[in-house]
Amino acid sequence: MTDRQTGLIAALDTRDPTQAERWAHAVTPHASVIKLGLEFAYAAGFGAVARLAAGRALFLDLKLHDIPNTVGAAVGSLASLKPAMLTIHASGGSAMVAAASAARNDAFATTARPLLLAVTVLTSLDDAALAETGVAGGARAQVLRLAELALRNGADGLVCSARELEALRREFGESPVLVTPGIRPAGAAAGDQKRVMTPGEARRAGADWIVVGRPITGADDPAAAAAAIAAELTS
Ligand SMILES: O=C(O)c1cc(=O)[nH]c(=O)n1[C@@H]1O[C@H](COP(=O)(O)O)[C@@H](O)[C@H]1O
Repeated sequence: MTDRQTGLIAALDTRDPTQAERWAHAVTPHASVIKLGLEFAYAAGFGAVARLAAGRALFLDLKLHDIPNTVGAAVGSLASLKPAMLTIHASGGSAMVAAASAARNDAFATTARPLLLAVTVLTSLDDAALAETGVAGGARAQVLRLAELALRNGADGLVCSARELEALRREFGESPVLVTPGIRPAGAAAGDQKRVMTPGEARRAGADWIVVGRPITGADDPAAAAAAIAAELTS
């Protein structure tokens, strides 16, 4: 049991800026951060990202994964969007994470630096799917391996499933920011997510933030769904 405060990030996965704005309004004040990712940015463009982010805390989830020079330059290109959080893939390797971290430090004022979050093993992968990619030994071991790599090279935190939280806290302590998607309230459909936990379980296991998309955006009443999840984080 932990007395940590766990916040809610709402993943607004849509191509439609009007829909995203409606959801962003509905999840306020239950979710203190909105997440915009590949679907929204590719379809609606970065101007729409900037408009939606105005006056809100933005988790810009582009999961950068390329050679170090390209990723570093891309991080610099995102500075005008003033995100609160940015994602890269830890599996891009030490030099890539270090380039992202250096670019983040260069491109953003000290007071406006986004948290650099390294995605470890996607929550849609189970051990068998991971083995297909050539990674033997299971998701937990790989998450711990990539966590060490990412934190050593300047990441502030990690994206992982809630199932790895206790092992990560044991290994790396309280300071890394741990962000967990793959969250499903009891009874909700898992969909493509494989390593799932409920909001309450994630909080008790040590999450700083949970990321929730479809259980909110697919609900008949997204505001009520967000309120119920936020309540589970404080009960
Ligand atoms: O980086 C992420 O946010 C992320 C990492 C991961 O391992 N799994 C994962 O689901 N996500 C994102 O978290 C959100 C989860 O959405 P739902 O499955 O609809 O709750 C999506 O926007 C994903 O892109």
